[in-house]
Parts: sequence; structure tokens; C-alpha cells
Amino acid sequence: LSICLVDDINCLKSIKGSLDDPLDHLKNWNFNNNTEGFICRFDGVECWHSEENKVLNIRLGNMGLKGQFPEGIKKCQSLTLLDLSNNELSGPIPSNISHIFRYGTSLDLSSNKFSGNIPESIANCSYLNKLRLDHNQLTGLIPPELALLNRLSNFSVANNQLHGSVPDFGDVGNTLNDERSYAGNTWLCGFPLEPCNDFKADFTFFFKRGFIIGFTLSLVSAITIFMSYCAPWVNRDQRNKLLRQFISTLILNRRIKNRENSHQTGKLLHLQDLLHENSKETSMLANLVTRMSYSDLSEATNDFSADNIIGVGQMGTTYKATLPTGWLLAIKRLFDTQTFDEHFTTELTTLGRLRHDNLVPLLGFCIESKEKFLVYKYMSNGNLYDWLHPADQGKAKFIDWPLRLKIAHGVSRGLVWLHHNCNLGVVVHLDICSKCILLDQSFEPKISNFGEAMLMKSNQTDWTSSFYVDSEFWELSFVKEDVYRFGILLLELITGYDPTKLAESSNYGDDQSLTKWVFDISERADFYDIVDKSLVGRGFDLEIFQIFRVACDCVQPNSDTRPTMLQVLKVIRTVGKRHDIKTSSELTKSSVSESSEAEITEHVGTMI
Ligand SMILES: Nc1ncnc2c1ncn2[C@@H]1O[C@H](COP(=O)(O)OP(=O)(O)OP(=O)(O)O)[C@@H](O)[C@H]1O
Repeated sequence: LSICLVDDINCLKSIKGSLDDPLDHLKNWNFNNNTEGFICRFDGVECWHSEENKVLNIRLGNMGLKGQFPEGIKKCQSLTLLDLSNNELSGPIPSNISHIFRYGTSLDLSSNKFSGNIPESIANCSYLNKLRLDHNQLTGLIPPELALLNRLSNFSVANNQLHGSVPDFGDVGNTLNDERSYAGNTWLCGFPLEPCNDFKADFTFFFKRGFIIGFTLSLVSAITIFMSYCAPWVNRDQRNKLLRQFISTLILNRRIKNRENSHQTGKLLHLQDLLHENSKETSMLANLVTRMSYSDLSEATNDFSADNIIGVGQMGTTYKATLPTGWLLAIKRLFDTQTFDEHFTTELTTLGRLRHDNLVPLLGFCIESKEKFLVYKYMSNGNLYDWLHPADQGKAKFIDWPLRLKIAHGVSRGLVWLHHNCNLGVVVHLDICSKCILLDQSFEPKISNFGEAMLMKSNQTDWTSSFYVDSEFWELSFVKEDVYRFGILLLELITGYDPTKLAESSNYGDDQSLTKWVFDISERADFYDIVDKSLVGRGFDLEIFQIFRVACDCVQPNSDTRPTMLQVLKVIRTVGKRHDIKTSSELTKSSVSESSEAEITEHVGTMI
């Protein structure tokens, strides 16, 4: 019992230590006083008995707290209520939440900045009757297992970025079946929201969500927009083109849904079996990329210490790792959920087999019990997004036009290789954006994030994979989808605008808001209004204008009229002739960087 009580004190110490408390709300959490029940007088702490250091409830709502989820609460073993609502907490909800808060009855994390997935293990917190996760930045599916929480009555996941279907909570008359508990998640469907099973339902869902408004607005603007720079399609039937773009968005959406459905019907469980640590398929993956040992990865990241976290994405947390030789790696530790199994395999089976100067080198993988890791070469200049839109404007670094052109050139070169020259066949990336463009020490761009990639036409017969599709129709739609997304990237480089902010602040889906953004900036009468001010008047205006024309071509609503990446590359090369970008890119493929990659792989391979 005494150990338990000491643990409750340590629990609060750890919570205080892990949270940033700029408004000093926790100032009376003073651990010098050791009398029985002293912690029960801390603000926000309630005990089972006022004279016993045994914590019952922790209520830290509305205190302006920052930091990550305080995992130290696992030491408060008798805790039943945790309220962290209305703070500025970020990062993932721990995947082992059921161990941390096993006997909890009430968990309120609403109105924070939590991201990543809702961990499946919450379904093991079987005493929960209140679970509020609304107003965060959570992504992925609502784990269907939550339907097993039979005490749950107060539930909300509203205003996140969740997708897929609402779990089947049965016929209960409380917040579980209240539409408001799910509102503000554009891609959620299923009772009490719109059904999500068939195409018609998808269409209605999409339509109701603003397609009519978006379509009408776009149609009206389209008559005047692009007149000066993107005239080729003005005389065409705008309606059909917008509809085609809409349909291609629907196709993409359906592909994502199909994956979820197969996940829910258990097909992905098969995939999970395939990826079992010692399965034949895992050995096949090991033929493609080096299989690495958990203990070495753990050692290289100092036991995955928080100090080594580079960033947290939708699929997992990325750590910087240092090998004993001093070589640097980036290790993506996937969140503990089956949802990303397909991303994991796709990334391995595509990127794992591709080697090009403008693709990030995937060096290895690791599967350890339920955990999965992807290991890349470390790119010391991070991602393009952070350079173009630094979180702290004071630390903004200027990237000049020749460098932006070099980046555009490198990315288009990588895409041309994927579409036209790649040894596998025709590979489409489908998720090109500034966040997935990594920059090496000499700012050579490397395309990353192949979790959505697809192989359209295979040159090889040795590998049957889930991402393989052979159809002219899909090839046309998806190759041109890459071209479209590359056009958006060019516009981002030219204007300095952040397209993701537009998607967040708009009622439309991602693609709709991007298209609207393109319309909006093209509408401006003066070209100089839209160009990043830091680029204007430095002798590059004509080049910027020429690349803007290319961007406009790439984002044509009608995919047939978009150029191929090969055509795009040729124009960029011509425009950038005087900067000798071709030569600079080839110079980057120096013997030093190439050999170090081979050396790293060899070294890590021998570490198993
Ligand atoms: N090889 C690498 N070298 C250096 N930094 C990397 C590397 N790979 C990823 N990162 C960085 O790690 C962070 C997380 O990357 P990750 O790909 O998981 O997420 P993301 O690209 O930010 O978003 P999302 O998962 O939503 O696509 C990002 O800041 C990314 O730039």
C-alpha cells in the first residue's frame, strides 16, 4: 500500500515535470511538504480520502497547459477521472492508453491539439463511461472496437480529421448516436451520419458537403479565371471538366474507403498475418531492403527518447538516430494500429525497390512483435514545407529563386523517372506535397512518403503486390493526379502560400479548396500580387512567370489537357538553363553521398 501511495506522489511529480505550465496554474503543487494527504490540496487534484495520498480525479482543464500527453499518470493507479480539456496539449494519444488509464471511468482530452490516431487500445479501458476527444487534430479511423465499451454514454469525436465509418454502437439513445458527436469530420460516414456503403451514398455525402456550392462558385469564377495565363481551357465545357476532377477525387476517396472496408472485413488481418515477424513475406521484404534489429534501432535513438523526435506524422513518429559510426538515420515508428499495415508494405515494396537521386533512400525496416519501423537515410535540411512556412517567422530562412527552381527541377526529375523510366513499371506517388519533399545537405530534393503509391504497369513478374493496378483508365487518372499535385507544389514555391491552411479553413475537401485557391490567385489582375514578395525584382521575374504558366497547365481541371511530367521537366530545364540546374543536380549525385548510403546499409545490415 505504501508503495502505491508513493507512486501517487511520483505520478503528480511526473505530470508536473512533463507539462509546460506558462500560466503557473500548478504553482501550489509543492512536493516539499510530506504530510499525509498533502497532495489532495493541489489545484485540480481530488483524493479518495482527504487525509490519504491516493488520487481519485485529476482535473486540469482550461489551464493553458502545453506539452504531450503526461504518461506519468500511469503511476496514479487508482485514478478514475482525467480531465485535460481546453489546453494546448499536442502529439499522439499514447497507444498504450489502456495500461496508463486502465480503471478510468472518465477521460476528457477535448479542445487540445492531439494528433495521430485514436489508439485501438482505448477499447480496453472497459470502465469508461465518458470519452471526449472532440476539437483536436486526430486522424484515421474511429476504432470499431470502441463499440465494445458497453458503459460508454458520453462520447464525442467531433471536429477532428477522422474518416471511415462510425462504429456500430447499437440502438442507444445517448451521445453515441447523436450526429453532433461526429460533426466536423468531413470524411466520416455511417449512422448517425450519411451511410457510406455505396457509390450513390458517397456521391450524396460529397454533394451535401458543399459540392453544389463549390461547383457553382467555381463555375462562375472559371469564366474569368485563368484568362490571362491559363486560357487554353476557357472555351471548353467547364462543367464537364470540373465534374471529371470531382470524379477523380471520388475515385481516390473510394480507394481509401475500399482499404478501410477491407480492413473492417478482415482482409487486412490477412496482411497482418503476412507481416508476422517470421513469415515468408517478411523474408521477401528483407530481400528488398535490409531487415534491422530492434535493439540496434533502440540503441541508435537512445531508447526512442523524446529528444530524438524529429516530427509526428499521420502514420507515426520519426526519430533521428545516430549509428556508432556517426552516420545519421531517420526512423519512422508506426503507430500501433493495423490501419497502416498497407502503407508499411506499400512503402517497402515501392520505395524499397527504387533508387534514384531524387527519391529518399529507404534503407531498412524492422518488425518487432506488434511494432513496425521504416528506416531512411537522414535528410539534414528537413522538409520543404518547413522552409517555405516556418512555424516561427522570426527564424524564417530565405530560399531564393534559383534554389526553388532547383527543387522544382529535382522533384520533376524524380517524377519523370517514376512515370517513364523506372525499372518497376509506371509508379504513381499520389501524395506529392511540400511536406513529403525532403532536402539533403545540398538542398537536393528527395521525394518521400510512398504509402499511397501505386504501380500502374509492371515490368516485372516476380512480385504480386496489393498496390499493383494495370488499367489505362487508372493510369491516365493517377499519372495526371501526380502532375496536378506537382502543379500545386509549383504554385506554393512561387507564391509562398500554404495550401494546407486553405484546406483547413475551408468547408471543402482538400482538392476543392486547392482548386479554389488556384482560381483565386489566378483571378488577380496583377501577376506581382501573387508572387512571393521576397522573389520579386531580383532579376528572375520572367522565369517565375514562365514557371507559373507551367503550374497553371499542371492544375488544369481536365486531366487530359495536363502535360506529362516529361514535358514539364523539359520546360523547367529550359527555363533554368542559366542556373545550370541540371549540372548542379548531377553534381549532388557525388560519389560521397552514394557511397555513404551503400556503406550505411552494409553496416546496419551486419548489425542484426
Ligand atoms: N529521412 C528523413 N530525414 C529527415 N527528416 C525526416 C525524414 N523522414 C521524415 N522526416 C521528418 O519527420 C517528420 C515526420 O515525418 P512523416 O513523414 O511521418 O510525417 P509528415 O510528412 O509530416 O506528415 P504525414 O504523415 O501527415 O504525411 C517530418 O518533419 C519529416 O520532415
